[in-house]
Amino acid sequence: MGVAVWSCGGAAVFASALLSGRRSHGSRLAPSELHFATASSCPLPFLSGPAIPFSPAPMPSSRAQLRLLRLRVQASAGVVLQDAAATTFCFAGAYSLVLVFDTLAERNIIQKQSLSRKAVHVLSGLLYMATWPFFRSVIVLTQSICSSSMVARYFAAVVPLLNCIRLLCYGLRLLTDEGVVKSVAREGRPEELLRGPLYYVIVLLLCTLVFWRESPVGVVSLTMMSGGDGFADIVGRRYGVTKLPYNQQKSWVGSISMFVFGMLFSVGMLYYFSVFGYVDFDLEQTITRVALISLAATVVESLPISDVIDDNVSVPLTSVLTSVLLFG
Ligand SMILES: Nc1ccn([C@@H]2O[C@H](COP(=O)(O)OP(=O)(O)OP(=O)(O)O)[C@@H](O)[C@H]2O)c(=O)n1
Ligand SMILES: C/C(=C\CO)CCC[C@H](C)CCC[C@H](C)CCCC(C)C
Repeated sequence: MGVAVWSCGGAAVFASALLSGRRSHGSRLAPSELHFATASSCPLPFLSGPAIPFSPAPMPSSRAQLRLLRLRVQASAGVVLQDAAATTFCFAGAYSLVLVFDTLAERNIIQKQSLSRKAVHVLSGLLYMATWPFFRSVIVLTQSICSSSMVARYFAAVVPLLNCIRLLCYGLRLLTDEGVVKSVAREGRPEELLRGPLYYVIVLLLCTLVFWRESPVGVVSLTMMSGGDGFADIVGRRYGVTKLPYNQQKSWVGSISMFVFGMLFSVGMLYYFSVFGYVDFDLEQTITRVALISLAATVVESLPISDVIDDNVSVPLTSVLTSVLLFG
């Protein structure tokens, strides 16, 4: 591995030419990706890990080396710009999604307010994860230490973070936007944004930062919350005549839909990420594990505890716990 080193504000920063290396989770690196290494980074981005043994390589001396270094820095600027563009695109997507469903409900193309809200619930999480491969920046700690993609997740996390701030502003009535309130709140009151919808974006934010795309744990948990729980509501409200014996608010058909759609979307999402090389995908093993996670999330969602703990918290929490046990 050729590593060029220079100093930046006291921190040693490496520009590495790992143009054909492998990521820590087995994926091939795209040729255009440039990898940085820092002596103080660690795989969990929000934790500053213990001091890592660090011995700086010699400064590049020849003109050829300097030229190579300059090219690498330019390439890295390109990747960072691409991530900034992906963040902008994703935020615009989130804004448009809410706008589109507000307009559809307003024009009576979607008759029920609850359907428009649940469509936003299902699509926000699934589409958000679908954009993750657009984010490219990677930091690689030197080969002898460890490697992990770290920068891309921060760019991606900006989108739920901004939506979090947006919901707080509307929920606390610092700003007003009837469209958002109507598409996202259950009864059309701004304060409602501070519950289910806010928990939802906080869960998106945390799973992005903690698990990101290399871990099936985050992918499956977010899919259960958005796709699984969303379909329980959409199908259950419409066809849920026979209620569960222990919860008259929920129906058999709603819970079965959550199990089936949660599973289908999760397997599909894991397959999607495996195509990019972020996760390993073995169909039989994945189906078995995801079925168990989906079952656990469905059982918890069906319990009469929604007044105590919001579904947008209980469903991802159950999914994270079972996924950690099953996926390790
Ligand atoms: N297992 C389930 C889950 C939901 N439902 C149907 O979906 C409706 C809404 O359920 P839920 O999502 O729990 O409540 P919301 O008011 O939509 O709360 P939130 O959007 O905050 O999750 C229920 O009344 C019920 O008709 C169902 O039949 N079976
Ligand atoms: C109605 C909701 C939850 C209630 O159970 C979901 C609220 C969704 C937020 C208002 C919008 C969240 C947007 C995502 C962070 C990003 C989506 C990006 C994508 C490209 C559309």
